[in-house]
Amino acid sequence: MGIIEKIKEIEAEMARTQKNKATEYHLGQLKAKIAKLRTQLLEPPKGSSGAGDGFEVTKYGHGRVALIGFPSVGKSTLLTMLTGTHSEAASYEFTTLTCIPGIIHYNDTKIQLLDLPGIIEGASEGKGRGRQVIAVSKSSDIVLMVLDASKSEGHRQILTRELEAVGLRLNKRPPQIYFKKKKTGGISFNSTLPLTHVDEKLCYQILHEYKIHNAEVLFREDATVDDLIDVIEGNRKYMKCIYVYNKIDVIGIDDVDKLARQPNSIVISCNLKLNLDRLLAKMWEAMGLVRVYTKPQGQQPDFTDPVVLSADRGGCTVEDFCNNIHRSLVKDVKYVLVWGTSARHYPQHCGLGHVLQDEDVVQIVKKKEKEDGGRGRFKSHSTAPARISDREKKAPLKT
Ligand SMILES: Nc1nc2c(ncn2[C@@H]2O[C@H](COP(=O)(O)OP(=O)(O)OP(=O)(O)O)[C@@H](O)[C@H]2O)c(=O)[nH]1
Ligand SMILES: [K+]
Ligand SMILES: [Mg+2]
Repeated sequence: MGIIEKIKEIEAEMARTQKNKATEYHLGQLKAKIAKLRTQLLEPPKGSSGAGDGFEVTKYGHGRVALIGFPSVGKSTLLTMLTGTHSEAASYEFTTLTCIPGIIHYNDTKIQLLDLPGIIEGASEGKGRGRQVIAVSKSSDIVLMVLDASKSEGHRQILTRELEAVGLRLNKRPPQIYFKKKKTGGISFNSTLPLTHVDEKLCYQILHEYKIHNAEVLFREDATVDDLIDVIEGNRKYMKCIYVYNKIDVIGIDDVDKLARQPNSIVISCNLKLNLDRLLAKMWEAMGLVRVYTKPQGQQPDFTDPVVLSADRGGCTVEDFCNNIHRSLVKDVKYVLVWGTSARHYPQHCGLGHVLQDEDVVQIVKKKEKEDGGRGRFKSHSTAPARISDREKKAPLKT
């Protein structure tokens, strides 16, 4: 029996089993069995270089966004509108057969947008080009789930299920469960609060399913069995997802209003060019990029050419900023001066561990510079307002 058949069989058994206190342990075990099989399914088949075969596109820019959706929801039309790169669009399904990259220039940053073939129910099990599409979406920073506003609301759930089945977790944070495998000592199970979904016995049973007999488990929140399995599997990817409802030109205003009110959602029309600017703003915000401007001593920063950092990609500390400029820089840095929202006063002396925020201005003070004479340059505390960019041209930053 193949892996997919095994999964189907267990799913059928779960559907037959009534949910109650007595069956809770058995159901938990079945969930763990399915999770293990799904992980097996993700392992690339022998002889291939990976699940993304034929879809590899070189990463470019400061972030990557994937367009995921059913066929003919308007993914290619949207790519063409947002990036100017032409991607064939037509009224028949599966017009797009590979991965097509385009570039969005926004807020002095470059975002790589990827158009992909439509996916369908069963994609996670390899239907259509599902596995390649999913591999590409895992390599991106956020997902835009494109939906046809005139089609069934169920599409969003089906797609979410397909992405969950391959270990993607949309708009969720990792469960607050500490888990560490040990060599000896048995299983220690603890929690910092009363648990309503998982008890010691259920936890043992799940670990047993994974043949784990020595481990430390600490629940820091009232997590579920699924959360516990996610933590044990350890290969989940937590990503932001924006639900993009396209084609609102063909539905009524009441329906548009209802869709627009859902969390993490935006309604657009490619045909009427409606709301595309708001989509870009929402996308950029979700990416959490941090632009930092470098200020040479005695000069104004170049406000068109930021160093772009991200908490998810490499971090946002002063050290990350230095490494971004040059690998060898960090050993020469004595401290930095920071203006912007991360600074308590202007300029603030900060060490390598200081976490920078979007639109901060940084001046690096190197170790040997002090011997050349400090010239009391730190006395000139300027009184810059919270956001540097608002005043950038009006009042020069001192120091
Ligand atoms: N009414 C309406 N039609 C649209 C809109 N955007 C795209 N379409 C149409 O929807 C059809 C499908 O568009 P595509 O861009 O090819 O869709 P896709 O999601 O890339 O499709 P596949 O590549 O086949 O998965 C085309 O006929 C488009 O003209 C819109 O905002 N409103
Ligand atoms: K199409
Ligand atoms: Mg397409």
